[in-house]
Order: sequence, then C-alpha cells, then structure tokens
Amino acid sequence: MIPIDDSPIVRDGKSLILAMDHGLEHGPVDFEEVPEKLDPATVFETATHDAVTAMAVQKGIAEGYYPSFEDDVELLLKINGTSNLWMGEPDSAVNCSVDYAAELGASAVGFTVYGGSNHEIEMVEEFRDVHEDAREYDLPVVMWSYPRGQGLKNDTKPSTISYASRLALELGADIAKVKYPGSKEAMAHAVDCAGDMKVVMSGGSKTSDYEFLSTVEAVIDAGANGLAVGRNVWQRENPTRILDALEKVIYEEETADAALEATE
Ligand SMILES: O=P(O)(O)OC[C@H]1O[C@](O)(COP(=O)(O)O)[C@@H](O)[C@@H]1O
Repeated sequence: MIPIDDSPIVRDGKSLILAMDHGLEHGPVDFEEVPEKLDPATVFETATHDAVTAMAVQKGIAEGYYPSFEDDVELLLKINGTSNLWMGEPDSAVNCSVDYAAELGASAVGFTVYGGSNHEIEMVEEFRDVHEDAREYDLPVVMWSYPRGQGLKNDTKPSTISYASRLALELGADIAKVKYPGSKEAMAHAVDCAGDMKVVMSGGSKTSDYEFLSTVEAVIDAGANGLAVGRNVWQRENPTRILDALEKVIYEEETADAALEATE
C-alpha cells in the first residue's frame, strides 16, 4: 500500500469507481433490460459525473472508447478477467500488461484475486507481477478481492469478507473491493482488518434506490471509502439521479433518506 489520497481516482479520501466489465464477466445478459448500454460510450458518458472518480473497463473497451473521454474520465484498467463461459474453479486470465494500461492512459489498474480458489497460488503470483509493475508507474492497484471456490460455500459471510480485505492489505493492494458482508458491524471489522488501506464495497445486482443507498450509507458509516459499482448505476433508467444521491451519501456523508429527498 502506498499513499493515494492525491491520486485522481480519490476524492476527499473516497472513491466511486464505475465498473463496466460485465460484458466479459457475465456476458451480454446484463444489458438485456438496457440494450442501449451495450454501447460502452453511453456508460463512459455516465462516468463523466463528478461523483465518479474512475471507470473500470477491460483493455478492448479502453482501446476503443477511452480516447473520446480521456479529458473527463479517469481510467482504471482491469488487468485480468474471465467470461462466464468458464466452468472451472474460479480463475481469471491476465488480459493486459501494466505497460499497456499505462500507454492507454490508465490512472490505476484493477486485478481480481479469488482467494480460496484452487487457482489462488497462480493468481497471487500474477498479482505480484502486476503490483510491482504498477509501482514503476505510480499507479494505484485496486484488488477485486473475492474469495470463492469449491471450498467456500458462502462468499459473503463476515469472516470471509474480513479475510478478503486483510489478504488485499498483505499482498500490497491500495484499495480492496469487497462484497458487502451483510451488516455495518461486519463491514467495520473488514475495514479494521485492512489497516490504512482503503476498502470499497462491490455493488452487486440491482436493488431499489432505497435499499442500495441504505447499504452504501452503512458502508460509509462503517469507515469504508466508497464504492465500486456497475449494475446499480448503469442498469437504472436515470443513472445521473442515483449518482447525485451517491455523491451525497459517499462524500457528504448524508443519510440515504436525505440523499433521496434532495434528488427527487
Ligand atoms: O464475479 P461477480 O460476483 O459475478 O461480479 C463481477 C462483477 O461485479 C463487479 O465487480 C461490480 O459490478 P456490480 O456492481 O454490477 O456487481 C464488476 O466489476 C464485475 O463484472
């Protein structure tokens, strides 16, 4: 972990990363209800909102679309990723080098580690190379720290999420992106386990405005540093409105109720 408060992907110590790697990770199914979002430019447009500190995409999307948005959006290049067609133990192919991420204009890199998978050892060794290459460019490293595999039946239980945040600290991440462990108290423990490293919550599938914002409120109350979110923003009819509300909950530490009321 290095100090990253001056990084462009951090605003007032917090981050709101807009993720759009779902076409690879889940397949086009995530765009069925919002077919216009199949065009990555529409989501880059959403990422120009002041609340968004970075947009996380795979190499192909960055190559094709980032040049039109480089003045308004910070790029977080996701270095590895797997399709949903892969049926083996959780694993993730390294799809891009840190050198090429830097060439594309990335302000940070992202890397998934599936702790507990039968492929954990190789993934952590790949993370080592990515982490040390990123240090050469002073690029913050965001770890998608997702323990899962045949030995892990519940990947969001509190002890697993605390382990996920600790594992990221120990391996050198600057931000750990973890799933919500179900309560503010459990999130607070995951944050404690991360020491001075930043922890952000992973968004998850789309829920109601209130449910989503209340969870984000709990996460901020727990001392976490924001959110890395995809579907709960760009699957909405009005992504700007939820980003207006998230701006209030994350940076102004307002309640979900107050944020909703102010953005009605
Ligand atoms: O591995 P999972 O749990 O299916 O989720 C992977 C997806 O979730 C994210 O980590 C966050 O996106 P969401 O907010 O839509 O859950 C994406 O970067 C990634 O594509």
